Formats: sequence, C-alpha cells, structure tokens
Amino acid sequence: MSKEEEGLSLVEIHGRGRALVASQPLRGGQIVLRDSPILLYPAFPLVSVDESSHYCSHCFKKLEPERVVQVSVSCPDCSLERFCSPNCASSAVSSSHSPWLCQSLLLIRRHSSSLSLSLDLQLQARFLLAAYNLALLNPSHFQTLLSLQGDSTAIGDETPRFLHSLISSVCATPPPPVGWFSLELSAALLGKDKLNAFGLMEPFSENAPRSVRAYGIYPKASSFNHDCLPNACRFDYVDSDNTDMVVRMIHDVPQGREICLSYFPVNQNYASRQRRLMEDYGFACDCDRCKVEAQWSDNDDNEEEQQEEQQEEEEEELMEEDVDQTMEAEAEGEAGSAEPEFPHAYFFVRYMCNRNNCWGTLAPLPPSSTTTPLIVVNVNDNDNVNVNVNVNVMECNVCGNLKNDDHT
Ligand SMILES: C[S@@+](CC[C@H](N)C(=O)[O-])C[C@H]1O[C@@H](n2cnc3c(N)ncnc32)[C@H](O)[C@@H]1O
Repeated sequence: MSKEEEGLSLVEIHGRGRALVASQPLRGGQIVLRDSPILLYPAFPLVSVDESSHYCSHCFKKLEPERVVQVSVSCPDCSLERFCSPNCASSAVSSSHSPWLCQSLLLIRRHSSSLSLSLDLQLQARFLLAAYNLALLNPSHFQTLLSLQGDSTAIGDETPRFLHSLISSVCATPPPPVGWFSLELSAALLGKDKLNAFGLMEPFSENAPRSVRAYGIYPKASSFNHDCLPNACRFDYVDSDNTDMVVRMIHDVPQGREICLSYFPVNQNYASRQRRLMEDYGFACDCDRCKVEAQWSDNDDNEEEQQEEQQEEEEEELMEEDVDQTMEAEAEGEAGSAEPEFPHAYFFVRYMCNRNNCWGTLAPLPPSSTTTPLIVVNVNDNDNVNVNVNVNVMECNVCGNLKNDDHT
C-alpha cells in the first residue's frame, strides 16, 4: 500500500461486497487514494472524427487549436487518432493504440457507419476492443479487470451477442490472446464496464450540460461503494496533470467507518437515485439519507419539485440556526443529534457547490496545501481572497471553484 492508501483497508461487508473502511481516523481533505487507470476509452462515437481530433487519444488532454497544427501527431496507419506529442504517440503504439487496436477500430468504423449503431453500442464496442487489447498487452492488468465486480447478468443477453458477433465478423484477426475470445468473456467484460467505469468529465460550464470525455477503469477506486451522502469524493485533473484519480475526504471520519463515494451528483431526488442505482448498479440503496427520504410522503410524480422546495425550506431554517454544532457532531459520527426530519440538510449547505448548475461536492484542500502560510485563491472567478492557515479552503470536484469554508 502506498502512503496515500495507508488510511484504508479492504474488507468484505455482507450485502455490499468489497468495501473500503478507514483503518485510522481520517481528516477532511486527506487524500486517501491516488489511482491510475488500467484502461481508458473515448466517450465519443466511433465514427466521429471531428470530436476525436480535439483530444489526445492517449492522455486525453484537450488539444488547443494552435497545438493541433503545431505539435500534434496523427497515427500514421489510421490517421484518425491524434496525439498531443510524439511521446504520447509512441507510448500509444505499445498500449492504448496498438497496431491490433488501430486496425480493428478502422474496420469497425467502416462497418458501423452503415449500421447506424446507437451511441451506447458504439461506446461498448470501444470498451470491448480496449479490454481485449489489454489482454494482449498487459495480461496482469487484464486479470485485475476480470477480478472486478460485474458479470453477464449486469448486461443481459442481447448486447453482448450483437457486439461479439460484430467484432468477430469485422476484425481481421480475432482479439487476442488466441483462444480467449468468447461470447461469455465479452458478456462478462461488458458487465465489469457497466459497474466500474468512471467518467472523466469535460470542464464545467454553466451554460451547457456536462459531458463525458473518456471512461476509465480504476482498479483500486472500484472498491468504493456508494452512499447518497458520501464522506469522500474524487477529483481528476486531466488537462493540467494526467488521468489519475485522486480521492479526498470530505470531512473527518472515525476509524472503522466505511468510506463511500456518490456514484452521481448528490442533488438527485430519492426516486431517481433509487432507479439509477438499481438499473445501473443492481442494488437498492439503504443509506441513512435514503432511509429518511423513503418515509417522505411526496415520493410521487411531482416529488422532485416538492423535495426541492422542502430541501430549500429546511436548508434556510437550518442556516438560520446555529448549525455548526449539528454538523460537527455528525462529522464525528454522533448520529442522532441532527434534525430528525432532514438530518442531512447540513451536507448540502456545507458540502454542495452553490455555483449555478454545478451540483459538485466540496472537499477541503489536502492538509499540506493549507499549511502554506498565506495562499491566494480565486473565489467565484472574480475576487481574489487572501486565505491564511486557519481557514479551510474547499475545492469543488466539478467546477474546480475554491471557496472559504465559513464553518471552521
Ligand atoms: C464499483 S463496485 C463497488 C465495489 C464492490 N462492492 C465490490 O465488491 O467490488 C459497485 C457495486 O458494489 C455494490 N454496491 C455499491 N454500493 C453499494 C451499497 N450502498 N449497497 C449495496 N451494494 C453496493 C453494488 O453491487 C454495485 O454494483
């Protein structure tokens, strides 16, 4: 285990499978995991040459228009994939864009333009090719992929059958290694993708829905279970750094507590959370927030509106009270001291980004960043604010805004 993972232990929890729990008390902002993907694939259609030309096909950094002309390199064989540098191009040949994958993508692209495949199918085809490419190039990472949760039951019969026969009939040489390629394996792999793929998102914009740039399989982060009020959240810095994922604690937790992410933005209502978790991940969520919200009488058609109203009212009430005590108790795990009707309202006030349409989660900067004697952060794009050692700076994992934590 690396230093950054020292605070986590992998355990088995009945009804939840593998889980990560705090093996020591963890502090808000603490980095508990840094994970690199074993497999990445683009989130745009197979046939969309236009979109793919905006990103490096290896490191997924955005190619600024001037860089496309000056320094980017095209794959000499398919000329469809672009790389941000000769280095990325040469790394790709032995990994993400091997000659086998290059050839297979080319053939599938030709074929699928006449099939008008849905975007979902195109992305699943991309994943399958990337997974078989991994089997060829890195058998140990492929075994890791196979060890993740998810099998053919997560995906049904029709999609694997269709994609498997598409790949078999189109690819010049069967996916490697010889003898591995089978319908059962393809179905199991698609199940792994469904339960474990993380989206690397486009930068946030207030005016457009946020889209996914690429999907990745992060083997260690795949052990985090979901909670609708997570105590940790993930960050990535694809354009400024690399495709690694960093998981930071949102607030302090005691030793023994399970560390969970939310698999989607925390603002969704009870019914849509339950639907999504059942359809996409195959479980009914029974977290503390769901237990409370399941009792609400407004879980009907217009529940979204009603919940939002109720939430707003509760949040306002709570903000008017002296809420610090409530949350501090909750952060330390003293359940029961919060409002019985809506014990998690404080989470939204303190840990949900209030920027328009963002719905990101706020986590303190890692402790080392806040021990700098004086740092200047940009809050809400406009004001430069001096932040000193005693102030917690919270970072949004969606829009990247930095904000003073008024509750410290
Ligand atoms: C990414 S995996 C998480 C790790 C997984 N528990 C394992 O054993 O590898 C996602 C799967 O974990 C399980 N899971 C995640 N959160 C859960 C929760 N809150 N309650 C029950 N099962 C959960 C579901 O089976 C889900 O499809």
